[in-house]
Amino acid sequence: MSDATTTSTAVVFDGVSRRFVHGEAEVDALSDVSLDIPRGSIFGVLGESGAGKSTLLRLMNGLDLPTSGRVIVSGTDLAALGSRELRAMRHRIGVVFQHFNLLGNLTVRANIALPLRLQHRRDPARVTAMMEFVGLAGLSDRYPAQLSGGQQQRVAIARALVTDPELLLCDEPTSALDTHTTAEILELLQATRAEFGTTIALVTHELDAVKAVCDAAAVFERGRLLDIVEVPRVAQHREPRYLDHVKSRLAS
Ligand SMILES: Nc1ncnc2c1ncn2[C@@H]1O[C@H](COP(=O)(O)OP(=O)(O)OP(=O)(O)O)[C@@H](O)[C@H]1O
Repeated sequence: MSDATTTSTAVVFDGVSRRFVHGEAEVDALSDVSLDIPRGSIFGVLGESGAGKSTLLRLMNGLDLPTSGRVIVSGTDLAALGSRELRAMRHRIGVVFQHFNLLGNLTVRANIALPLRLQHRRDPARVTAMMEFVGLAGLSDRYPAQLSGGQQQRVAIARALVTDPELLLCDEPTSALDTHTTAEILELLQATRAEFGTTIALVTHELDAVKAVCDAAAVFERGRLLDIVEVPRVAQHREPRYLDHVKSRLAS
């Protein structure tokens, strides 16, 4: 394990286990997991259903606590925080879900502004900037039901970023989207890292998504970390447009 206080490590899992007990039944959702997520990386969390991916994400924003071991975010052991400190820590972490989780009775602008409102803050310029960043500048008065799935996920990403989090947790953010829209959302995650330096944890069961945008991925099976796989650099030139460009130039 690297030094938890180093600025180069965003998240450290140090011997983390999470066991759920239901009467006689016990499930080890995570078993003795140790891994580091480098700051500024896009880090994949891969595994089939039941592998423990969502449990891992919930531990990262303190929605759940390990049965044993430590989860350290930005040098802080989450289990050591009181409820007020934990709330403050959560303000530094954005979350994006598979089904967007927007509030249907609020406009796009109001959805994006919500995390600020919950912190008793108002920053209309920041909300506008986020709408522009995710490419929804013209849709501020629409309601979620009037948007496509990809547009709704853009709103969710803008909402997650509006408080300028250092860590963005994405739980299957493209699993409800078609291939083309998936590529667009993955490009937006890359743009997020490039623009704001955000560390991104991307939970997915889609190998292609990892290949497209991740620097490395932790591979899980039934709660066990099988390996951490580096994604070859060549995969970082993932834009089809770039490939098309190279191919057409070479062919002419
Ligand atoms: N609150 C809970 N109570 C009991 N068991 C749980 C709880 N949360 C998760 N589990 C169990 O822990 C294991 C890992 O679940 P988890 O949701 O983390 O997996 P996952 O990889 O995210 O799966 P999926 O891709 O289907 O969402 C599963 O066997 C699940 O049933």
